[in-house]
Amino acid sequence: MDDSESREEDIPVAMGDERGMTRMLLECGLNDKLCVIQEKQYEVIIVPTFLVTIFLILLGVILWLFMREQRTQQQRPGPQDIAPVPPSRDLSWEAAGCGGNVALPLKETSVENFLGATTPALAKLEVPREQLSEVLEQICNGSCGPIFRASMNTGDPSKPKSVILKALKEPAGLHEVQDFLGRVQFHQYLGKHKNLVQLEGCCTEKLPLYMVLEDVAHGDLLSFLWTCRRDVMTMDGLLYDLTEKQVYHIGKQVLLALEFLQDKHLFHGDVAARNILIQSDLTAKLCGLGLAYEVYTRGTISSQTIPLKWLAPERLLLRPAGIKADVWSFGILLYEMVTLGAPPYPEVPPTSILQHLQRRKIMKRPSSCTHTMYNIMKSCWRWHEAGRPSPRELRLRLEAAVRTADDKAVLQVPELVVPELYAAVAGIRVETLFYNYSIL
Ligand SMILES: Nc1ncnc2c1ncn2[C@@H]1O[C@H](COP(=O)(O)OP(=O)(O)OP(=O)(O)O)[C@@H](O)[C@H]1O
Repeated sequence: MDDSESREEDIPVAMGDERGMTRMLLECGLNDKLCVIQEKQYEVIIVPTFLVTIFLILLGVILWLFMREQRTQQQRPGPQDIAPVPPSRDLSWEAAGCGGNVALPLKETSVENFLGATTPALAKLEVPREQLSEVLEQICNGSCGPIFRASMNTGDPSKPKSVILKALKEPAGLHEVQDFLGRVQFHQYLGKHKNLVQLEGCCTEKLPLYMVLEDVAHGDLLSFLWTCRRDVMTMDGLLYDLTEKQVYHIGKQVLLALEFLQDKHLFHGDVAARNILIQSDLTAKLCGLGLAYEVYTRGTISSQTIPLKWLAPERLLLRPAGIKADVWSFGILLYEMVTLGAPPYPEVPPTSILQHLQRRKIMKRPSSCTHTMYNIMKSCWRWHEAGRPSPRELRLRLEAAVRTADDKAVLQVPELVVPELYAAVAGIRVETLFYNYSIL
């Protein structure tokens, strides 16, 4: 091997065109080991330094992009802050590019701007405020704010119409306003069903905001059941007598409402006598659709503020729930009706209900309940959802049972209800209880 070969082998970089290197090599002897070391140092130090520098620059750029994105998200209302508004049938809403959601541009963050931007979507529902002539009474405080009974002009002065106004409590922030409008549009999305409380319109062009609902004048079923215990025969055309047949009749209507929700991939989440309104002909209407709205917007129920004794095991265990959880609660509703509004599991403290059910214990048959009805209740209280009937299957069972049901014997419970006591045993906040009962 000659010198030139060995030099090419030992010092391959010598062929490179870097001027500093060439000069260095020219100053070196062929056998100068120090030059080889210096050359290798060049290879070992400069190239990695170059690569590390590139890497650091890239890292810096990525970090900068990441922080910029974070900052933008903090300025923008987060997904949980935006009331997802149901897909509207109003094409102009979709054409506005909202895709069923109220997506605010960054600058439009004030309530006024927001209302201005969203009113067109709700214009079809808008009720002129002058038409709402007189607030007759405050019924209660609902989850969003006070609920009033008011009189609405129909155009014919001799025929004012009584309506329910659900107001958004004030002061309200952007989040509450978005949520309230979402609820209004949810009602609109649901459409009409004779066993759901009907939306008549809304006042949403400025604060205060109102949802206008049909007035189901006789109020909630629980108050009705309690009144049936009293020596009251009839009031405003409503007969305060309940037979087994009527229990099935009311139950069937609730199931029709649940079937309607199920068809829309929803469930109610709080089926109970307190959330059913009745008319004088015993038409039942499901109200309290706040949780169904949550199911609609989030796919699930996040808040667990529902009285525990009405909840299915999967709800108590905070597992995903669906319409079969409503079926469980429907069983409790049957119990409520047949006992004229007794609190469920009277011997079990509300906080012990899960342990009670985990021991596979269910309520005993009330003395006023037929075996047929108790069998239906028991089918609702099967631990596993799959074992419970669907609302439709239940309705068919009720329709079969009603044919042989007693239409004569009036259900009777001699003890009157003390609302405070009831609230404690049922695990309900007394202030959420009942306005129609106490005024009698
Ligand atoms: N359309 C109506 N007709 C008569 N009374 C009503 C009507 N809507 C509500 N109420 C009365 O107001 C009470 C509370 O109603 P509801 O549960 O719908 O309100 P909420 O607290 O706003 O519930 P949610 O947030 O679940 O919609 C009912 O129990 C009933 O007494």
